[in-house]
Amino acid sequence: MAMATMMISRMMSLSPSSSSPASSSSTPLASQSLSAPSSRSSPTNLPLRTIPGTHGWPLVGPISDRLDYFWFQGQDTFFRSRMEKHKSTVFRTNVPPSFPFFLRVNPNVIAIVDCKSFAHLFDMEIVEKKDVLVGDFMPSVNFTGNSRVCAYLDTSEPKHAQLKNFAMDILKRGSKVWVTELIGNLDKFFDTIESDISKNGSSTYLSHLQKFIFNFLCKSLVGADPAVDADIANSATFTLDIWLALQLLPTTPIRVIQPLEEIFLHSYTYPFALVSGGYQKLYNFVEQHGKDVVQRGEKEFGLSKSDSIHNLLFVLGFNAYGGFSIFLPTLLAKIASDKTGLQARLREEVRKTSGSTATRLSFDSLKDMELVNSVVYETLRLNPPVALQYARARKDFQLTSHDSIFNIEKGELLCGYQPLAMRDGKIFDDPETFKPDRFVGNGKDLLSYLFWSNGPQTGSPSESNKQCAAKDYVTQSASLILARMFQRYDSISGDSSKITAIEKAK
Ligand code: HEM
Repeated sequence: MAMATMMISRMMSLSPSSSSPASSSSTPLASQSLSAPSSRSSPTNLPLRTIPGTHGWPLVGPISDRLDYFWFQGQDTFFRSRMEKHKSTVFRTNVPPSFPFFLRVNPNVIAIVDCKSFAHLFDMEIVEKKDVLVGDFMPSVNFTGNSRVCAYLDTSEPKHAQLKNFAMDILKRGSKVWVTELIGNLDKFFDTIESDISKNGSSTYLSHLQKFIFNFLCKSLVGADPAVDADIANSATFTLDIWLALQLLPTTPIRVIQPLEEIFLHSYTYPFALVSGGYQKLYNFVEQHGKDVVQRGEKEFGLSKSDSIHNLLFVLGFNAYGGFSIFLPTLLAKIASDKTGLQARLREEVRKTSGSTATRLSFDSLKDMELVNSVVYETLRLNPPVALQYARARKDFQLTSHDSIFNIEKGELLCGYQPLAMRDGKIFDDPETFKPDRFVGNGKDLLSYLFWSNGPQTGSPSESNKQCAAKDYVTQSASLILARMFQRYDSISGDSSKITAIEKAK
């Protein structure tokens, strides 16, 4: 279990820690007037530049880059060092998986690591997103019932609209119980932490957190209570951790047990058979207890029953459970380890707007919690839970960075590394620093440059784009978690795996 959890928490890579910003500039755009990012607002006076970098010799280039990426440098240094070497935020490189057992995967990409270039990845007229969720490599469709689920479909495929609308409908339907389920299950999570601390002096919370995430999402998205099936209640999070890890291992840096990782974890794909029993139990559970949602998929969105269930499971297990399992430990760690007085400021804002533990929270309560919301946005900026976004050029086009224009050819794979793009010094003042108030007041203008959801935070997910269907649910849920935390506690101490002390609200 610990192994699976570790794989998941690293599956799309956590926060970078080293220093230099994506682009340094003495005058960030943040202090100038800002307009929404657009891939087509190219000033004509920028120089046309050949994309620097190389894919190297066949086989040798990809293997050398793979070893740097997974072993010698790690993901963050891999992208930073190449950006510095080429003095460019757009460059050619290879990303794993690659030779010897991934013969049909092409590791050649054009890396993009500044905010302005990154915005091209959202322009569905110039890029396509077919089967590139995690790069040129695509996990076997056996993991999703032999069906290509929503996240792998391009917007030009008619089924994308059907499935995206289904996902947004699930959320809309779930919104009626979302806050109640979130707060109810969060309270159980906090009760467990309190009991662990009183028994053992601290609480190693990841497995408790994953239970909370799964239970609240299952009730909200599937309309089913895991408690009605003891087997699901006990084993669902373990099954999902393994299911996620098996799909993502070939692309996931771990950097704990090299060279064994290179030999055993990054050299071939693992078969679905290893998790098929557990996945089938989840399928049966959704079929039996999520009938209303599954039938909506069939009747309102023209899906087959099995497509409805496999897509529901992907949204629940991969998008939602996977995403929150990476994001929430980072958020909790940020708050629980803070020594700057941020907790006192958050507590004051929450209590001023929402009173004590007895006051019911709602999405509306968040309107007056500017600092709480800003802390959530700033955590997502510095630690985007999905670090890499890929897109393939739909046609030849010109990509504009802050200082150059590059010719991109139809079919080339663009690989956006978000942790660097979100530290772009031309957009964000003091980009490496966690500034809790960054998005307060006029700082809200910067939301059009916050890209964790595969689109600007000011954008709207729709059938015509590939932005996360739950863009607002994710940020609002995180804000509600912080609000509830400071309704219950005066202070909380810990890190991304342990809570060591809590002081109840007086
Ligand atoms: C912290 C939690 C979450 C994170 C970090 C996250 C992140 C993302 C990202 C980055 C993408 C775009 C991937 C790409 O194309 O490169 C995406 C897509 C998607 N997400 Fe989320 N997500 C989260 C939660 C959720 C939830 C709760 C749902 C529930 C409905 C959801 C549904 C989707 C769907 C359906 C797509 C595919 C959109 C499309 O194909 O047009 N996500 N998510």
